[in-house]
Amino acid sequence: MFEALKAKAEAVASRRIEDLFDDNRAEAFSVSVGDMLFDYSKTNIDAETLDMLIGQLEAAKVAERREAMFTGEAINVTEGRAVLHTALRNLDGGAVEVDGQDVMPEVLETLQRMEDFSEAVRTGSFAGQGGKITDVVNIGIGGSDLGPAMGALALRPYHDGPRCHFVSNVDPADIQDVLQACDPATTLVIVASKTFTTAETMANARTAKAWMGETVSDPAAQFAALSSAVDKTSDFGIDPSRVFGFADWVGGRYSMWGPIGLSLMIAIGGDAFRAFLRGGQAMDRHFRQAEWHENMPALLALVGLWHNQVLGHATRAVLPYDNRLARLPAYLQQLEMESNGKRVSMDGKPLPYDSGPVVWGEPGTNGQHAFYQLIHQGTRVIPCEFLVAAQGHEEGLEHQHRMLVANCLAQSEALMKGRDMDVARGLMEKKGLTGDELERQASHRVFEGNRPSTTLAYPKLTPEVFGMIVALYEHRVFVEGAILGINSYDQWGVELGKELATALQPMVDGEQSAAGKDGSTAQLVDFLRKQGV
Ligand SMILES: O=P(O)(O)OC[C@H]1O[C@H](O)[C@H](O)[C@@H](O)[C@@H]1O
Repeated sequence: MFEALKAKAEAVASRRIEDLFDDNRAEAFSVSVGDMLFDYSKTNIDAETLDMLIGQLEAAKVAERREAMFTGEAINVTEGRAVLHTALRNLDGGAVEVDGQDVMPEVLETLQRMEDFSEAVRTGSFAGQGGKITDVVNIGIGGSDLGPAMGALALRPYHDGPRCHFVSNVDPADIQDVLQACDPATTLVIVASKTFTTAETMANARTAKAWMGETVSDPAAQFAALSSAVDKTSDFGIDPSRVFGFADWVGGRYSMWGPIGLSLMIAIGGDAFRAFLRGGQAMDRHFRQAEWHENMPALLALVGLWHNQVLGHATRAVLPYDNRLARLPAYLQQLEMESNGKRVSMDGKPLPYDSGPVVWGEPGTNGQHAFYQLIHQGTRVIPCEFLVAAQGHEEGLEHQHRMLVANCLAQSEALMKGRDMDVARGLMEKKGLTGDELERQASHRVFEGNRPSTTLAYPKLTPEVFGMIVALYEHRVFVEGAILGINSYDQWGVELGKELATALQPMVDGEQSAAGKDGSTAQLVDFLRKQGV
């Protein structure tokens, strides 16, 4: 399906990205939404390639699929569900129907309940048995953790509520380290789980309840629950007034806009949370209305397809020059890899091209002093996606922020331009080297360059901008998945490990022999048993 694009890629493989620049390129290969700018001019995409990529959107009928998503059709075909996280931020956008019923009244009512509860916690009218809530512990994993945890860090300058902690791992080290810093009498525990059956979350929730029960007479009174399986929350003893439900058309990794965002709302308050939703909604409107050539999520997706499926670059690095977006790469790992890491297309046939790429990254400038070496001089090309704000939040430290910005821009420039052998030789000559030694030393200092990157630039990481960024990536995943013809909204690939973990448990517990397992697994069980597991 990408044959014509692959032929085009081959035809232009040897040209230099920097040579594509004329007076117009930067502007022509950039797109804005509000004050946000996405610049993809430092890629080897030209006008013809862009038209061919846009042709893929048309061939895959992405516009129709987009409408099907926004209007509540059951596009998650393997689970028979609509995909409507956009309804959670549809603050003033009118009715959204699922099976002929407008879901907005319930969405807005739940949002109001969240705001009332969050305000009660923040002001102290809802208190712990030892006084005003000082600490909130969100227990959840995957989509019930990564979004609010990323958001609480991203929006720390807006954090004026109680301290927020996130426990996800079943490794007891995680919950132990969090709880030992909290006072049970003034802690609110939020159990966040769409299904309310996830083994890790349930184990941590029970541990937290026991911990609280040691000092507090009614531990369940300091618990809240966020779930689609509201019936299961009462078995855990959580009063319905502190249960915030959501529909099954909100995918776990798309759920931070609704009840799963409660810990973030308690941290930053209802108004800032609404601003975050407004940012998401602004991106939704843009995605739904803008022409493909001006459509930021579509273009971000097309750049991704060009690099991954067409050019074969198997990974992409997400590099926020914005330290508070430190959890964005981890968040995107779930969003992108759980959504588009599929082996078959919608009709169950093996994919004839690669599925979504490996996503990874770290904030700049830290990464520069670690793995950028490989990005600049390694043998594989890693397309890089930079993010940078014009302003930070730290008054009096603007000079440091400007250093951050200069570093970000320097990296994409260095990746594109590189440094050739002549320049490297000149550098070595200045050091007084000659002959073979000069040649040898110079070759280590060559950067091939011609490495692609994009930059997303925005004024400041406000709640609204943060909402725009998250929604931008969500829609990118949708577009990439639609072109690949896969279901981005299921996650069957996580099931097998869960089943095997359940089967292995009695062997690890020593209640059952591991003899029937493969040799390696049996050996590891035996080794760990002997070492006292
Ligand atoms: O929210 P929960 O139902 O507890 O699910 C938590 C996570 O675990 C699952 O295994 C899925 O792979 C994720 O998509 C989900 O976000």
